[in-house]
Amino acid sequence: MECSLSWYPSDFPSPAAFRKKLLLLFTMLLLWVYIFYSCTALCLSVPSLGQEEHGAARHRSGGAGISELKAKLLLRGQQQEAGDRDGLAFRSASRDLLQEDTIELTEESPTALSGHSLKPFDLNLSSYGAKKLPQAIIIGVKKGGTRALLEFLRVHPDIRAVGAEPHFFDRHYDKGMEWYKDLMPKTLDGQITMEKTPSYFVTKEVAARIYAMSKDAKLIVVVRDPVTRAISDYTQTLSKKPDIPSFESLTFKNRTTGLIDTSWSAIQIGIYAKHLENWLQYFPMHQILFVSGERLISDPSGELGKVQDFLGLKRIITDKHFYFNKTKGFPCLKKPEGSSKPHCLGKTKGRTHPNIDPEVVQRLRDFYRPFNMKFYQMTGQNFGWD
Ligand SMILES: Nc1ncnc2c1ncn2[C@@H]1O[C@H](COP(=O)(O)OS(=O)(=O)O)[C@@H](OP(=O)(O)O)[C@H]1O
Repeated sequence: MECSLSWYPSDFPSPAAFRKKLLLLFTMLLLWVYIFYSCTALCLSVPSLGQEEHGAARHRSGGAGISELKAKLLLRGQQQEAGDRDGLAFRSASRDLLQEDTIELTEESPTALSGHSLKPFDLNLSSYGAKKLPQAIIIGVKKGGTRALLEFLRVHPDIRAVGAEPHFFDRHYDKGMEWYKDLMPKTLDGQITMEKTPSYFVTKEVAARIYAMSKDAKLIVVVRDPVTRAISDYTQTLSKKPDIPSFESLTFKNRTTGLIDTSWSAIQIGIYAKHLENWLQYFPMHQILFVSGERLISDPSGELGKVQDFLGLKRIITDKHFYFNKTKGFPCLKKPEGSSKPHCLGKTKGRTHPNIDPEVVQRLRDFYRPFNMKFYQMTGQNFGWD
């Protein structure tokens, strides 16, 4: 009688064959998981897919919108970035004493500059799209409320902005356009790239340089009562150098004659009409938007509405995004979904100003009045400083 060496039934696969089948099954499973993840990523990177499905419902930005799904995902990414920026603001508190918003550009800190988060989720999203030169720039004015405006605008899913001030057109122009572009965050079709550097407005060469980059660039200037702006500017310098002379003594060339020292930058920056004349040699008025620094505090959503219109974006940032923080004394962003805390600007914004001799303040008001009138006339807007 023939005896079988195996105890297996004859119709059952041998252990080797069984292992082979198991391996095949496992490989197929891995393949499926890989294909599934590749497809998900691909769907997110192809603009037309989501747009065709949600054509009617999606919002548009200058004719080229992104799908709502991507907008939501990006918003989540940006909200995470806002969290990171909070961290950045905290970390930069001591640096702020020296440079406020300005981070000197070094090769070592490109991510801090572009406000990129390095979390895996963001990495996924921000690895799509391409870096572009900015289509819109907040060019001024120093202490006008430029940081508040930029942070509020970053809530919009169609805006991506550099966190710190690049100072490309006034300090780093010799580094070239590629260097500048490389600082920018990646954007998808329909998204606007932005940056803010408040010193651009008062730097003679900048208008021609921005024009050379793009004659279609949209320019935003946040203006504030030049007298309070000058005091704010002085307060900032005082916080870094407590030994500087008093505001009153710096204001005058000669206190007895009452001659104002217009060479002092704190005074000079506020002569808006003079600076604007230079910009109008390159850009038409309709390409420049003037935001009221005062209304940015009293009615942030109203002012943001105008900015979104100017940028050709849907009004997504509304009063629902703000609340007035009594302790801070300023409007702040409500806490984004999934974030634990609301977003107010850091300690260097909203400093207490020193008391200035009322006579000096009055003298400055008289000094600025004709320039303010000229500025109202040029812009067709009365900012109500007088
Ligand atoms: N929401 C909100 N929170 C805090 N601060 C606000 C806000 N909106 C406008 N401002 C005003 O912004 C002033 C600082 O202006 P900038 O951001 O342009 O300053 S800087 O040039 O970038 O240093 C800052 O000036 P100071 O009050 O003199 O510190 C603020 O008055």
